[in-house]
Parts: sequence; structure tokens; C-alpha cells
Amino acid sequence: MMRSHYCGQLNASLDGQEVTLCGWVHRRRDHGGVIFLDIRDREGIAQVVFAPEHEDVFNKADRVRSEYVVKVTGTVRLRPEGAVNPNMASGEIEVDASALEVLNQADTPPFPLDEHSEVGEETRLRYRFIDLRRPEMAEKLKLRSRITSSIRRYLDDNGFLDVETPILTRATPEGARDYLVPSRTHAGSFFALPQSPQLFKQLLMVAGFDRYYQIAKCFRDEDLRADRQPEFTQIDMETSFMDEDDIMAITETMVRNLFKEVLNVEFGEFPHMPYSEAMRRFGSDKPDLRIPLELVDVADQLTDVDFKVFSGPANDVKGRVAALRVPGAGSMPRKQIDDYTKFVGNYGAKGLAYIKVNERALGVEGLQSPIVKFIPEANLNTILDRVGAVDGDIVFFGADKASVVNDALGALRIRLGHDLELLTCQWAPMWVVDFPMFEENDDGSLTAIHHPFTSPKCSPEELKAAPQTALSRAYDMVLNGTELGGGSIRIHDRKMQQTVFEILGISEEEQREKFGFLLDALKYGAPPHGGLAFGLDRLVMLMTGANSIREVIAFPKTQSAACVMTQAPGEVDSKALRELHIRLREQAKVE
Ligand SMILES: Nc1ncnc2c1ncn2[C@@H]1O[C@H](COP(=O)(O)OP(=O)(O)OP(=O)(O)O)[C@@H](O)[C@H]1O
Ligand SMILES: N[C@@H](CC(=O)O)C(=O)O
Ligand SMILES: [Mg+2]
Ligand SMILES: [Mg+2]
Repeated sequence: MMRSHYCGQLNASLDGQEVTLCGWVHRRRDHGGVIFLDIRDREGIAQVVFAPEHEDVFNKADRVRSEYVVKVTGTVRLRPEGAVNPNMASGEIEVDASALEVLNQADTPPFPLDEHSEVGEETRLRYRFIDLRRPEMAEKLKLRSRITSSIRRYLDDNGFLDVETPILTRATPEGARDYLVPSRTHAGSFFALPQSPQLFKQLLMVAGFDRYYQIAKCFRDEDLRADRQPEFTQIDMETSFMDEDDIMAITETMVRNLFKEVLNVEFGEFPHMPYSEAMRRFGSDKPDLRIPLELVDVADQLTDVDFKVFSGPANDVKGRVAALRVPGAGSMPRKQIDDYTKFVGNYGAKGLAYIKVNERALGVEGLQSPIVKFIPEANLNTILDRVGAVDGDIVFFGADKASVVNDALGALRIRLGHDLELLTCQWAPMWVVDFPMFEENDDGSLTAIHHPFTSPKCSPEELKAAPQTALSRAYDMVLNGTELGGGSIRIHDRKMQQTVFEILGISEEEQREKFGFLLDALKYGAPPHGGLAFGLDRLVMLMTGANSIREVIAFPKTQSAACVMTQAPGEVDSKALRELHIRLREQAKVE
């Protein structure tokens, strides 16, 4: 090895010792004839001093530039008092250089690494190998590595076998579009990249492996958000002969251990909340329980009012009218309310009604609001009592299709929580349970809320009779308003699986064609089984406090699902296309 220590390992206990460091020149400063080089490696930065007395070494140091790769030998010594840098791991010491070797030169980097400079993300991604040299980026990837090793240790200790599953496979429905790979040897046919290893892990249970895990790459062509990538990593698990409580318990312990080991955070209870309650109280299936605000239904007080905006949804079975009280925010300026009105507009809300509660004792006179004139005083009082409004509060209202009210007020609740700094704790983990099996599309057809292999809580006959209201044996782990993972008890009965396919409108022929291997497997002794998959990138994002999933992935894709560094996806030459039996449609001629 060329080095004796990492820069970040040096400390006062090494005083007087000779060390050899290898790394990059982070910063070079000239101070009255003395040259200081900050040398950086993965573990940190060390200050190396070149005095003019060692003329040869001094002259070499004079010629190095930022990001040169160097090897330095010298003696550790304590910094003079006043020069100690408490923000640096090696801040108590410096290295008095006796030798310097330039291992490689470097052009001036496209952006500076020494301070928090404003660099566009596109540039950072283009030169990711330089961006990742920045200590804060290295820290995130180091934490990611500690997270995966903690998880692997836990799963290994608990009898989970790490098994790899194919990347070139068939469609695995998880609700996104597939990434397709053309086959050369089967002209006109395509592989799909897995959206998850779902069916393979189920087949491993049929094969008797009992407990499986994999840190698995998944591919989904879907709308990207701050917490979504087209290619991401799951901590994927499956077990046999366990029910939902067992699976939630074993995975909850894994997450508890992880947070304790890596962040020294101890979680309290994980509440279990039915989906219907989460939607009713928080307008979301992944509520952020750090925020002490709740939606309250008030439609029953508004069915007869002479105000269509409220009475319409109040009388519609698919409508919802809900109130959101914000304690002590009654002095919120008009401008801020206008901002929030625009904000809920992004979620489809046509407006944002509100009541400022100035002085309840004065009745309607004590309320400031564009809508109170439409609502009888008795109903107003019932509403304000129900939400617990007191003087100084503001109450917002959403009235629309239930889905719009949930999305809009759910998002407003989170926004208010952050804007008004209402967060009651740092971490709020929970389980959401009792999801419906299906959701209804506009054309009346049904889509599986989890995936079509999820077991319902009822018999095939009951499911067929009332699919819209059937509940599933699915569960999601939610942390701070982010879905960390989700899973379910699977269907292990062939008849039940066929019933679900049928309800989803998948014909027998299509079932055989797409899922014949699964239906076969269910004939040959499939055990009761179930599992769960966590999004590793999301977990790391929360644990590092990063604000985008791209910050915790070494080489992420952009919002438009491209890699600006390698320029992928790229064109291929016509020979390769011919071999794949693919002809590109002619580009429309530009006039
Ligand atoms: N595109 C993605 N990018 C990053 N992580 C993802 C993505 N899709 C899913 N995950 C992670 O994988 C886990 C299990 O996948 P699942 O199919 O339940 O996701 P999902 O419910 O579609 O997620 P969401 O709707 O929140 O994107 C999710 O809880 C999430 O943590
Ligand atoms: N494979 C599922 C998770 C699970 O149910 O295990 C998914 O990615 O959604
Ligand atoms: Mg999804
Ligand atoms: Mg999910």
C-alpha cells in the first residue's frame, strides 16, 4: 500500500509519527513563504505544511495545483494554539512534509470543490466523478454502505438467504411501464426488465427456500419525482409460513436496529393505521405523523346551504367536504392565503375557502371569511366545535371529489407543517394496513392497489361479489410521510389467483400466456407466503436528510430518465438494429 493512513484518520495521538498520505490537493495556500496543502481522500482532509528550508520539496509543492493526485510523507505535529480547526477531523494536527510525489496532474476542475459553490445539477451529474469527491457526497455514499451492511447482517442473522433473480425477464406488473430489451435470438420478441423480483421470490417460496432477500435492482418507466428513479434498489424480502403481523414485526425490528446502529436513533411505537383512517384524517395513504394537523369531515353540515361549491360535493357520494384547523395561525396575511390557494390548485382544487376565527364569543361578527355568509350560524358553530376552533385559529376548507380534497388538503397540511414549523418530533414511523384490494378507474374497470398477487381478506366468492369494498392483506411502512416499503401476504391458492385476474379483466388466455408459470406453481404445493420490499434509495435519502433521491445514488438518472455523463440512452448503429430486426420509423422531415 502506498499510504500509511487516511487523511481523516490523523489525530493528536499520532504526534511525532511519520505518515504517508495519498490523495487529491483540495486547496493550496501560500502564507508568508510557507505553503499549506490540504490533502483530501475518502476519509477526510489533512493539512500539510511545506517550509522553505526543505527547498526541493517546497519547490515541488509550489508547482502543484488543485486536484493533482499526490503522495506526501511527513511528520505529524500538533498545530499551534489558535490554529486548531474544530470542524476538521484532523484539525488538531498538521503534517510537516519531508517528501512529495506528484502521481498525476489534473486540469482545473469544471467547478470548485472547496466550498459550497452553486453548481447546476446537470454539470454535477456530467462530471459525477468529480462531484463525488466532495466530502458531503462521499459521506452520503458511505452512510449508504453502512445501511446495506447493517441490513444484510440482520437478514443473514435471521436466516434469510440472499438469492439473485433475473434482470432479463417478462413483465412484472407493479403499475409502471416496462423497460423493454429486444431479443436478437428471438426476432420480434422482447424481454422486460423487472419492476420488482415479485414473482421470482414467490417461486422461491414454492421451491421451499422459506426466507429470501435480495438487494435488488428494479426498473420502472414512470413519472419521476424527487423520490423516484427509473432504476432504483429494493431491499426485497419474502417468507413462508408467516402472517402479516409476523412479517411486520421482523421487518420493523430490522428498521429499528438499522436506525439504532447507524444513526443512534431509537424509535417509539409504530402505530398501525387502517388505510381508511389515514385517508380520512390526513388525506394520504402515507401520512406524516410529525405534523399535528388533521382533516375533519363537515359535509353533513353543508348539504342544504345555498352555496353550490359546498353543497355539491356534500351531496355527492364521491364528494368530500373537509376542514383543516391551523391553531394560532389566524393572523396569516392575505398574500400567504393566496399562495396556498395557488398551491392547492396544483392538486386540482378550484379554490381554498377559509375562516379566520377572531373572537368566537361575537358569533358571525367574530369570524373573518368570504364564506360564512352562506352558512347558517348553527351549522357554523357545529363545524367550528367539531374542529376545535378557538380564537386566533384559521380553518381551511376543501370541497370537491374526495380524491381532490384528499390530495389538496393532504398536501396543504404538509406544507403548513413545514412553513409554520409545527413538526412535533424528528421521526414518525408507522404502518398503514387494511388497504382496499382494488381502485376503480374512470371507465369502471379495476386496478390492483398493491399488485395482482396480493391476498384479499375474504374468500374468492366474497371477493367476486363485492370487489370494490374488499380489503387486502397488504401493509406499507411509512416514515415521515414517505412510503419506505410495502408488501403483502400473497395468494397461494390457484382459484383465488384466477378470481383476482378475472376481476382485473385478464382473460383466461391472457392469464395462461402471461402468468402460466405462476398458475402452474400454485398447483404444485405452494406454501402460504408473503413479504415486503423497502426502497433502499428512499431509506438512505431519509437517513441522510438529502432532499432528492439523486443525492444518494452514485450515478443517477436525470428527471428525464437520462444519464448525462455517459449520454445514455444512445443511438445504436444500423447493423445492431438489423440484427434485432428493428427498423426505426422515419423521422418526420423538418421543413
Ligand atoms: N421509481 C421508484 N424509485 C425509487 N423507489 C421506488 C420507486 N418505486 C418504488 N420504490 C420503492 O420501492 C418500494 C416498494 O415498491 P412499491 O411497488 O410498493 O412502490 P409504489 O407504491 O409504487 O411507490 P410510490 O408510489 O411511492 O412510488 C416503495 O415503497 C418505494 O420505497
Ligand atoms: N414487490 C412488491 C413489494 C412486495 O409486495 O414485496 C413491490 O415492489 O411493490
Ligand atoms: Mg409505483
Ligand atoms: Mg407501494
